[in-house]
Amino acid sequence: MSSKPHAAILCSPGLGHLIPSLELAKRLVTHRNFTVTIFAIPSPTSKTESELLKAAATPKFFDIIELPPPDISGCVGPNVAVVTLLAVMMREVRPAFRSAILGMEYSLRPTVLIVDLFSTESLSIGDELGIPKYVYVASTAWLVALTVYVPVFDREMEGEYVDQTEPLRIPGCKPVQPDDVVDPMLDRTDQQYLEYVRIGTNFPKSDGILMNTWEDLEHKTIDALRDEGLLGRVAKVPIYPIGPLTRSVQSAGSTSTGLREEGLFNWLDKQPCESVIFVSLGSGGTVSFEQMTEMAWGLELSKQRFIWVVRPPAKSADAAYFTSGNRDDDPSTYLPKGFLTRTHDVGLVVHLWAPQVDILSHPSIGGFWSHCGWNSSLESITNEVPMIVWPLHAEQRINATMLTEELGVAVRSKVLPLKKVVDREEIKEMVRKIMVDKDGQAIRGRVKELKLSAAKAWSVGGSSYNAISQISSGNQRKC
Ligand SMILES: O=c1ccn([C@@H]2O[C@H](COP(=O)(O)OP(=O)(O)O[C@H]3O[C@H](CO)[C@@H](O)[C@H](O)[C@H]3O)[C@@H](O)[C@H]2O)c(=O)[nH]1
Repeated sequence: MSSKPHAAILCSPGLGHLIPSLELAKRLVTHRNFTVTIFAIPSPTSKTESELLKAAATPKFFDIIELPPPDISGCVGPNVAVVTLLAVMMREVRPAFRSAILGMEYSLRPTVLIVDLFSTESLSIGDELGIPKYVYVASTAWLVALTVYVPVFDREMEGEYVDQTEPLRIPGCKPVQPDDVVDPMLDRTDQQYLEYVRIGTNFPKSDGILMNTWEDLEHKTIDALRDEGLLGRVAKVPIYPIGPLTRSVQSAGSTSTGLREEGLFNWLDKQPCESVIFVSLGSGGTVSFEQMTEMAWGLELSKQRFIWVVRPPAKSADAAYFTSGNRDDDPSTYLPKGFLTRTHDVGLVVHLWAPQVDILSHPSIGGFWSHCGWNSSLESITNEVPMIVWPLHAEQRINATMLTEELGVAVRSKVLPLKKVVDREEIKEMVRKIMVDKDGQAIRGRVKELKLSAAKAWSVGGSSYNAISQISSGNQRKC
């Protein structure tokens, strides 16, 4: 039998899930001397995901097994929500995952199982193998708190969450405003809500919850999750804040083969320190045509330098605001007439995808206008970049509230962008606020503090360093 602990990490499709799983794998290898096998289900349509997996495989830190995406066309309708899609896919992939593990030579089988938020039904495979099993939430402790508490809300609360007149109270945590609830809580009759409640019910069946945050960042929520008198009685299992787990510049660069446009970095090198705002709405986020027009005008009126990663606008206000775009889409067909020419000297428009971590770490970057997916938020903090937060979907509304109200590292629009088109004047003000105004200096100071606190968490003896050491290496197997 191999004497090394071996973690199997099961990861759902999507870059926002894949990237933090790869980072967790690296830490388990470097800090715990684990062997790691990542079981990934790459989206068939995402070239970037396959590039990322290919790059992660060299040099060989850990094994990656790609499970074929299951055919779920018979289980879901054509326009189901992303959470439903991911939950059903991870349910249907379970037999293939189980067979892949049981097909391993006994001595090489995993000694620990780690599944992501959408894969909690596979925790039972850990029981079958008789090994410790963890859930890894690649987001905040606040999201973990909301998720473990949603089954209680479900039992005790009447009506839709978005119609509540009072904030949703979670013991020991900052309450969640009805407008901020995560996407699956928007409609209690939708399948994604049922899936989400089930996920919340499954968390306490694990042996612990890993999360991409750190003690000092969210100490109140983390304390509540541990406190038997508060949320601990619902969460029931140990909590491991092991963040921030983000890509380093080197690893991000190597995954963006062919995308690291030399021209972009040559241009950035010529700009003054902290003078450029980077605008990017995550791995697939976009906005309506009307909103995109206002964004373009707002940027232009702010008179600030920018790099803007653009994707074709969503077709209607009801569209999912998530697209992988098309390589043939030409930004000049959907950006305001003349915008590209007028801003030629101060801005760069990048089509679909840019090497984000490399850009954020460049000294010329002074602000990040982001959809505040948690990976992007952490990349901004660890590179000391203040943000404009522009939540679109998933848990991004609670992230936005935390980044502005709790942490003070970001500014936001008066009304949520998906509720009302934010006009060019307000956008101009927000951009100037973080890039030029005095307020921006205070925000910059706060991000600097958080960057130091993040580094401390991962230094020897720091809270995240210690937390990852406490994850069981699981040396006992039943079968
Ligand atoms: O042009 C781009 C766009 C994105 N990225 C990278 O892609 C990742 C995107 O992750 P994230 O910012 O978390 O956004 P999503 O892909 O939208 O992530 C999903 O998963 C996250 C983690 O669970 C959640 O916080 C989000 O709300 C959810 O949408 C980051 O590492 C970015 O650096 C690039 O390198 N270049």
